[in-house]
Amino acid sequence: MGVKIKPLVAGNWKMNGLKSNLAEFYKMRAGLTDDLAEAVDTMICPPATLIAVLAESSAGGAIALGGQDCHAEMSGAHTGDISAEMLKDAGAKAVIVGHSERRADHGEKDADVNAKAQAAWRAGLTAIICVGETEAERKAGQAVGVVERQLNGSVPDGATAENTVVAYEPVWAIGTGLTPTAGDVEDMHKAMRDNLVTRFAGAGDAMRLLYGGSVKPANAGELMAVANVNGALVGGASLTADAFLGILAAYS
Ligand SMILES: O=C(CO)COP(=O)(O)O
Repeated sequence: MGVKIKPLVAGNWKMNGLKSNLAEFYKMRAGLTDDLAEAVDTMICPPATLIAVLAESSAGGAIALGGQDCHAEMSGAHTGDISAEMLKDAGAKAVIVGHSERRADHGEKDADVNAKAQAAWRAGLTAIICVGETEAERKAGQAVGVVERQLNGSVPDGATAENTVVAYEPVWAIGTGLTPTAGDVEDMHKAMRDNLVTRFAGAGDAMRLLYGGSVKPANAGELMAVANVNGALVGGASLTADAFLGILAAYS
């Protein structure tokens, strides 16, 4: 136990971002010092429409690009969907799968998320697999059980520290300004680590476990210092350079 893990801070822009307002991305890139890039891996997951635009204009930059979802199939008659291979082709290195907004808005189940994670691997992308309980589940004392069930169902056999990142995002903390206590995050991340080590041995020990849900510059230091928290998945605060760089400063 206790391997050294390079943290990852990934920004999920969700359904935000137009070609005309990419200045914040370039400001982030400019603010990412060599020391910071040494200490923490950085990624932005813009809407799919912007991946190729950003990949072409920031080739070689320290900010990697990721998608927000992918279809499980490589290609075919799936109007409106995007395959992992297409994201890779556009310049993505990773893709978020199983975000709670996809689970809620599109009825995605663990089996769907599992298939999407395997699609990501097939395309050579890292799967950022999201899990997290609802407020009712936490109040009922079921948070750890729910997250373990999601992990068991959503993380495919064959996961490694290179092809998989797990993000714990309590649904009630997303976009609300609420966060679990550092103690609750510690307990959950310990439970996730134990679950992944049981299944994947050393790979589970080395896998990055991100916390997501109302991460801001003001709370990033405390949250990122929690044992088994190896970075953050950031929504709202990843839309502006000042806030995103303020979160990255937790690693400076
Ligand atoms: O859903 C999230 C990232 O995927 C978190 O969103 P917020 O940081 O806006 O709470």
